Amino acid sequence: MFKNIQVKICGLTSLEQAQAIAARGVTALGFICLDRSPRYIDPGAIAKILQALPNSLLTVGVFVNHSLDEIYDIAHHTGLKGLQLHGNESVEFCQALRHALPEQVLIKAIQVRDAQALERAKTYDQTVDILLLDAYHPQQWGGTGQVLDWSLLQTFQPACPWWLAGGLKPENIHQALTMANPQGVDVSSGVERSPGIKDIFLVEQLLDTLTEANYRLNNYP
Ligand SMILES: O=C(O)c1ccccc1NCC(=O)[C@H](O)[C@H](O)COP(=O)(O)O
Repeated sequence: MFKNIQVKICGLTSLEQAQAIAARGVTALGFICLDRSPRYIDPGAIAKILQALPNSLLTVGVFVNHSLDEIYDIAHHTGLKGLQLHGNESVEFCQALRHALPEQVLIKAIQVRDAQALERAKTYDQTVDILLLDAYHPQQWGGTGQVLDWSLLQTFQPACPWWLAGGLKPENIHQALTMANPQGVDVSSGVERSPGIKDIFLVEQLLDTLTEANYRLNNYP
């Protein structure tokens, strides 16, 4: 019996790697729009990559406390289909963004430090399309390779779909999915040679592990 899973590989910086990973049937690719990140890619480069990718792919821009105007301009310039808010954005901010860009898939990331963070996550579940649970790190917003406490997630059932992130890699993805039951997973540093440079072999290993565990990759939605 197959189980469906959506897979996002995040932190792409080159067309060649984006095309190679898209060809493996992943659901989504993420592009970091925070210029302090080692995985930053500028909007012009994102736009060029997006033109060469299949239409079925969900292309996601990752933002951290950007203003609504900045996100709006980048979304229009690039053609990104999804917007991931990875900072302290409020529910009200998400509502305003939803109103300004109704066509885009809205993802809110929450850094999970304890069970309270899961309650906070649920306050967004009527407003966004996907909740993304990531590991907490005191200095960094994301792409940290830190794992969160999966045992907290066994009963997590928000009103919208949710994806698991945080230190996922070929060696631990199966165990993570036996402890938590997300609709999708989001992976960055666990399939990287260095920040922003993916290791296609590790991406394949990750996807093979999922296939061997009877997961079938799905497009969004
Ligand atoms: O990846 C970054 O550099 C980054 C910087 C600032 C905000 C978010 C960032 N990444 C967001 C992602 O969606 C990552 O895939 C997610 O944090 C998981 O990363 P990892 O633990 O390395 O798999």
